[in-house]
Amino acid sequence: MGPALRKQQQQQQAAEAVAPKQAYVTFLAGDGDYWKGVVGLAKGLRRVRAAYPLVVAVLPDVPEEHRRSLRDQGCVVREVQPVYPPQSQTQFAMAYYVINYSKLRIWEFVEYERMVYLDADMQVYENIDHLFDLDKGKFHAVMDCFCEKTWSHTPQYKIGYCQQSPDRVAWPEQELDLPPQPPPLYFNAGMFVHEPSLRTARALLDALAATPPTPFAEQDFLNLFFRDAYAPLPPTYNLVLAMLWRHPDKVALHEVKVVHYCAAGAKPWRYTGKEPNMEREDVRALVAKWWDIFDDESLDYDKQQGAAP
Ligand SMILES: O=c1ccn([C@@H]2O[C@H](COP(=O)(O)OP(=O)(O)O)[C@@H](O)[C@H]2O)c(=O)[nH]1
Ligand SMILES: OC[C@H]1O[C@H](O[C@@H]2[C@@H](O)[C@H](O)[C@@H](O)[C@H](O)[C@@H]2O)[C@H](O)[C@@H](O)[C@H]1O
Ligand SMILES: [Mn+2]
Repeated sequence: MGPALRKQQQQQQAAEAVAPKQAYVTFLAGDGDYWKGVVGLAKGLRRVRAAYPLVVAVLPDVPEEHRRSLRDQGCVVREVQPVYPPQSQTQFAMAYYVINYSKLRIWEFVEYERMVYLDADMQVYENIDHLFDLDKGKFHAVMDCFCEKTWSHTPQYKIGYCQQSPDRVAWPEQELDLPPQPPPLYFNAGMFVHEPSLRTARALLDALAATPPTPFAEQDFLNLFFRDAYAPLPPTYNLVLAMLWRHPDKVALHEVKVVHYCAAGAKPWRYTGKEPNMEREDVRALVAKWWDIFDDESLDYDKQQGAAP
């Protein structure tokens, strides 16, 4: 390594030694194919010159070969123990959601002062480092959409109400079997800014032990726990794909910084285009964008000597 590069890395290490540690963080469970999402995310963050590393909270069931692939892409791999909700007969919106409660472990990463969490099925297309400067004490995340079938168990879905377009179907205040007001603003838990703290981690786990599980698992729980701190971010920071066909007036694709491939059939690494809405031109283009990054070897960690992690 040349003297200039060594000097740059020494300066970076010196800077890191004094600056509050901040990092992006994602979550990986199981021996399936979500590790591909993490690799894509790591390369996408490097492509936009993210100033902070990507930490991956992995459950014990993530195989060593997947962990190695993540380390090879410059990720900081941290094993965490699973978190389970109280036993119940609850039907989750997706059976595998039960494991998503383990996301809560990221509050224990107290060597970091602030983290931005991103699901592994997300991709960052523009630098979002400025999210680390948002005011503290708030829970910054993007509002979700209630229009997909996954919400069919809820009163808002049944009457066609969605917080994204509250005037399209007004909340019926007179209906006796409905609460007088629409539900409080509700965020999608695929992306959020958080401040790790053992005190908060303890409070989350204690509250979880007393909270019966609900269809959207840890997303419902986090909305309950942070209901007084929630501060909505624009959809450009977490484009829930369904917004494209449910609220197209709220989406300006050229402004979108982060895409969340969370609709049925939308996981890019498994994409077939055969599921409802997956044949749309804008969805195909977003999946192709994900693959351009995933396949771009110039974005591999070992080819970017000394680049930001
Ligand atoms: O088998 C799985 C399922 C989920 N996840 C992690 O849990 C997150 C939430 O699940 P998912 O994104 O599938 O939920 P969605 O946003 O589609 O509802 C994923 O992004 C991954 O980070 C995982 O690692 N393995
Ligand atoms: O475990 C519950 C999950 O709930 C959320 O996913 C849902 C939700 O966003 C719905 O609104 C959509 O309709 C649906 O497609 C989407 O999968 C989070 O994205 C994910 O990180 C995780 O918290
Ligand atoms: Mn997701």
